[in-house]
Amino acid sequence: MRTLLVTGGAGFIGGNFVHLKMRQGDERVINLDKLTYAGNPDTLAGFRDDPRHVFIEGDIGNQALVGHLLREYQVDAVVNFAAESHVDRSIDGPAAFIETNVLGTFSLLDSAKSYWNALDAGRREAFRFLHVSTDEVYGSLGPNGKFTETTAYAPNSPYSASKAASDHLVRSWHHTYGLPVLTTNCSNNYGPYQFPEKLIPLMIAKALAGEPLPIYGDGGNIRDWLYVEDHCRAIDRVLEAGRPGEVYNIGGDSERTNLEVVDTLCRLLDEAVPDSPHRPHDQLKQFVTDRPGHDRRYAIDATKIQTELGWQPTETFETGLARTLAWYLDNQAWTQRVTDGSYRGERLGGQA
Ligand SMILES: NC(=O)c1ccc[n+]([C@@H]2O[C@H](COP(=O)([O-])OP(=O)(O)OC[C@H]3O[C@@H](n4cnc5c(N)ncnc54)[C@H](O)[C@@H]3O)[C@@H](O)[C@H]2O)c1
Repeated sequence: MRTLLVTGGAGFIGGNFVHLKMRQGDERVINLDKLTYAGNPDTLAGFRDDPRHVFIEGDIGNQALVGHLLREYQVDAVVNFAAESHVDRSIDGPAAFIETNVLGTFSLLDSAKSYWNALDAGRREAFRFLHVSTDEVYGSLGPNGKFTETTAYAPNSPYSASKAASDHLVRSWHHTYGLPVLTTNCSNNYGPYQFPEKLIPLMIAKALAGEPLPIYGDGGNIRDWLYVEDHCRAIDRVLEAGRPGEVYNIGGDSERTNLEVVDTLCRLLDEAVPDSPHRPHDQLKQFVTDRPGHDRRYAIDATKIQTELGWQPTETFETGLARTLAWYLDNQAWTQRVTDGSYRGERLGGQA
């Protein structure tokens, strides 16, 4: 049985990736997560007694801990989801982004390198370090064109700059030390278990509460949306068959303006909650002052992962959004507990 060290596996995408691994059933996951505000043990509640999932509360920057975990569990691959991930928070407080995304990734790389150097030849050859990154490193597009793997980096927010820096470190650990790294740059994700500060779960929570739905600027900013399970399957595919040292862009070919996203959600909510006193939900929309430096458009050209690794998304934006809304309607207690923080203090397994 292969063993993966998954970092940030109590967060949104990492949590969904752990769910995918547990469904597949043939790998063990050592899940290292610091449990920041964005890490929620409730997401992993189904695996509390599953011997294939070991949860460790700790920081990717703790080299003693990471080195111990790599050796103790004889890890075959590292999948790095751990990050500060919210652009607005990076504008208000960039330090945590530099700490985890830049210094933390550096530290994790160095721990992985030491461990990898000590492996026997066969296991060295098979080892992988997969770094999960974002399309935001490429900056903002005009009305035409898409980001490819060779697009020059032009990050505009403290978040994207910190992710760009981490991507460069990962690249250099391959070129300089030979560490078998893979980097994925993905567009905006949506789906179950996303902290309700990001657009889609935030709008659902506010609409259900009858609160105003804040839309930045004119609502015309465009993102290329991908259902989180499709992203997780793409990461799995890159881990399996990606070529070390390569970058793979991942996207859903589903460009929508923020306004279109909110309008679609409001329509789905009107249908899903016909007796809501807040219908029609789109009356709750409220345009607010734009985010400083707000990138206008992101779009991903995913040809490389599609042709080289045979990956395709399975959800359209409409089917994925309907599934997402159904999940949030069925799991309002999850949203309530992450919002009020009442899950804090309930720990899942080891602490460090
Ligand atoms: N959400 C998106 O749309 C999106 C799109 C593309 C790429 N990404 C990237 O995917 C990764 C995961 O994003 P997400 O949306 O799941 O983020 P998230 O904020 O939901 O989760 C991040 C997780 O990392 C943990 N963490 C933070 N700092 C840590 C540290 N120092 N040590 C250990 N754990 C730590 C948190 O506790 C949390 O569980 C990030 O690297 C992000 O940049 C996200």
